[in-house]
Amino acid sequence: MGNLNKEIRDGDHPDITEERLKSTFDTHKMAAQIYNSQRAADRRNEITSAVLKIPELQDIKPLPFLSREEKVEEAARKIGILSEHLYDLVNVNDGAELYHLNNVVIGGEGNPLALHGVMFIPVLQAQATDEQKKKWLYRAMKREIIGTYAQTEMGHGSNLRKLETTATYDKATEEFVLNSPTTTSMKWWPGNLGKSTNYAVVVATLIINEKDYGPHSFMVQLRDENTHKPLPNIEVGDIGPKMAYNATDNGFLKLNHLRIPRTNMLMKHVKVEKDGTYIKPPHAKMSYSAMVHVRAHMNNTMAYFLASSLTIAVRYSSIRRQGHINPKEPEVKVLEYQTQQHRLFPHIARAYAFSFAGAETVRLYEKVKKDMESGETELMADLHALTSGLKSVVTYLTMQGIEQARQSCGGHGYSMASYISEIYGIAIGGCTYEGENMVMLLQLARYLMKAAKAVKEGKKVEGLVGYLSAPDNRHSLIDRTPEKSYDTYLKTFEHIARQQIFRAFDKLEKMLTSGLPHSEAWNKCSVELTRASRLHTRLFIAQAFARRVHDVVDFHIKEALDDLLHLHLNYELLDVASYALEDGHLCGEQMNFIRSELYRSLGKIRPNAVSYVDAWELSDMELRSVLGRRDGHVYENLYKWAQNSSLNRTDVLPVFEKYLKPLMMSARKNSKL
Ligand SMILES: CC/C=C\C/C=C\C/C=C\C/C=C\CC/C=C/C(=O)SCCNC(=O)CCNC(=O)[C@H](O)C(C)(C)COP(=O)(O)OP(=O)(O)OC[C@H]1O[C@@H](n2cnc3c(N)ncnc32)[C@H](O)[C@@H]1OP(=O)(O)O
Ligand SMILES: Cc1cc2nc3c(=O)[nH]c(=O)nc-3n(C[C@H](O)[C@H](O)[C@H](O)COP(=O)(O)OP(=O)(O)OC[C@H]3O[C@@H](n4cnc5c(N)ncnc54)[C@H](O)[C@@H]3O)c2cc1C
Repeated sequence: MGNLNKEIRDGDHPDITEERLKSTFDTHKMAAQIYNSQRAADRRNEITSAVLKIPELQDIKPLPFLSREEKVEEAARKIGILSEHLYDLVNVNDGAELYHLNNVVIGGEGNPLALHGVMFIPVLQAQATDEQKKKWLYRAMKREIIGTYAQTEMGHGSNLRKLETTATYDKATEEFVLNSPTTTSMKWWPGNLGKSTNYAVVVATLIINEKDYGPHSFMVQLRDENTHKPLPNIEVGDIGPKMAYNATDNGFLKLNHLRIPRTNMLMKHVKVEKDGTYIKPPHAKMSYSAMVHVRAHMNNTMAYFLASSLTIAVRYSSIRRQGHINPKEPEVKVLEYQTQQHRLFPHIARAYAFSFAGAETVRLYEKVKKDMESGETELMADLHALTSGLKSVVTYLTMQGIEQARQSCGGHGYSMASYISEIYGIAIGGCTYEGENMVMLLQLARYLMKAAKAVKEGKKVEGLVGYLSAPDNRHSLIDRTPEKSYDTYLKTFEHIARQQIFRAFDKLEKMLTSGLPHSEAWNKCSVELTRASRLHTRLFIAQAFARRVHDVVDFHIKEALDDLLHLHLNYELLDVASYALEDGHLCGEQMNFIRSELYRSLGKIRPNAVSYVDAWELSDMELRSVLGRRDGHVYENLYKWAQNSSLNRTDVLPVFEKYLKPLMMSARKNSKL
């Protein structure tokens, strides 16, 4: 039998090889769990190998040494080369293959086609009529035109009903007049809007006969297809550097009474007829589909960002030696410290959990998308609630995990050589885009409050909130039953979420009964409401993890995932235990049990730590991290990496003659006086 950890190679750092030799499971079989099939895991590696054979697709130098302009140019250069090889490298109809190709070749900092693939094409697929698809979608898929999704304005992002850009129907000419009447009405933020795209789906407030019909989607050509010059009545540009994600030209757009044909409104579900008659869609929020599309996929992208940071941190922690546990023995790998394990392992478990919850979410999303094709909208509310909660909780916990990974690398974690700070910057954008996290938690809370009301009225609720109608134990059975079952943990999570949902509900009802208007009462309860949403979502994540472990057949993989799940349940429960202590559902003795199970779990995970992160099969090319190198040879490569610094081109910088020398000279002169 070969090595179970598939990353072992001759010449690697002995400390990392030692870790890999301890693996109790086949890392490539584990990759099949993460990427949802063995075929998908195989394809990722095949794509990486093929890319490595194309010299023009390699980074010209480490990305942190590029200026913003160079980053934009480098991403565009690679997109050009990729287009030549695309059909040989991937199945272009497979989103996961395309996503992987992008991560390996270009990385997370963006590229001119980022929003084209992530939102422009999906919005056309979901909202364009067949005729409109012929006109734009097929051209977009062949990349004859490049588009983006332009919704957010300088003054409004969260509250779509107050978008100031107007699309006023002119019956006489059968046109819409698109206008940005104020500075704050300018589109501000859309990815690739600034310089790359020549088309955009613009979301504007529809006005017919002076009546406001709310946000609707319109196809707008921004630039000449040959010269790329902005068209008349259009002002467009880049919004400037950001915290990260700087290979992308997030942009602004001002429309000055721009006229577009009536048929440029995306009309698959909603219509404005020639005479201005408005025909409602089957569901009022069908036009929000592009946002739901991204939210549904964000769990997996966040899992990927988190796993990338942890791969870097865990590999580095296995070659970094510092300090002693036993003073008579050599310095230990920092991974031996319990604090280091506690800092990293629960986040490894979360990365797996997000990936499994993500797979379930994408399945529901695909079903709803198919239903919507035929006008069936029943599950839209469930999907909106689920994706709103997950989007918020997963991005927030990912942020925490990446930052812990950075700190766990000590000083070198702060260097861009770790690349963790860039991953952090990219990932935390997710707390804001596709709906600011608090705003989206409050969307889920609306759904939860409706369910709570139904239960209070004696109705049975099912599906994602079914547990609100299920029997509850007054006291948790954790450590109170002979068999060790995850059910006792999941029931405790259910109890905690249920209690909080009803606590928020009762508070809201009390305020409403006292005569407070709904919106004011809602605001005064909103912290409690967001707590309810978080707890409900964390329950779902734990359940999704347990469902996946239950379904795994391979004994060794099941055992390894079981260890991670055990860690996850104990760690997460400790994190929210105050809710269960408050009403005596858990007692001090059970808390001690949970804590000791957590510490036991850390020890159980330790031998497989490197293998759990290796199983994500993230190549050096896509990690772009000196600390996270597969071979563990960090130190000599840190030194090589620093040679790229432009400050090292000369021994003496011009600033010496200009500023430092006069400063020192004058100081020396003064001290002689
Ligand atoms: C595939 C690739 C994946 C990931 C990216 C990869 C890599 C990441 C790297 C870099 C980044 C790349 C891309 C980022 C791109 C970012 C793009 C954007 O940010 S686009 C702009 C996004 N903007 C928002 O999300 C705005 C948030 N606001 C809203 O969505 C709405 O304003 C809000 C839902 C908050 C309110 O809407 P409103 O119309 O006012 O409704 P109201 O509150 O009154 O609710 C009425 C009723 O409708 C229900 N509802 C709302 N939305 C939906 C929906 N989508 N589906 C179903 N139902 C919905 C709502 O619950 C309520 O129901 P009830 O009355 O309670 O029954
Ligand atoms: C990297 C990145 C990429 C983006 N890409 C795109 C894109 O391609 N296309 C596009 O159209 N947009 C894009 N955006 C914009 C993004 O979608 C919005 O910034 C986001 O939806 C948040 O809206 P806002 O900026 O209006 O925040 P605000 O709503 O102004 O948020 C400010 C604060 O107010 C709070 N708040 C607001 N409303 C409420 C409420 N009702 N209840 C309680 N609290 C509230 C928020 O919680 C937050 O704390 C992008 C943004 C980023 C950062």
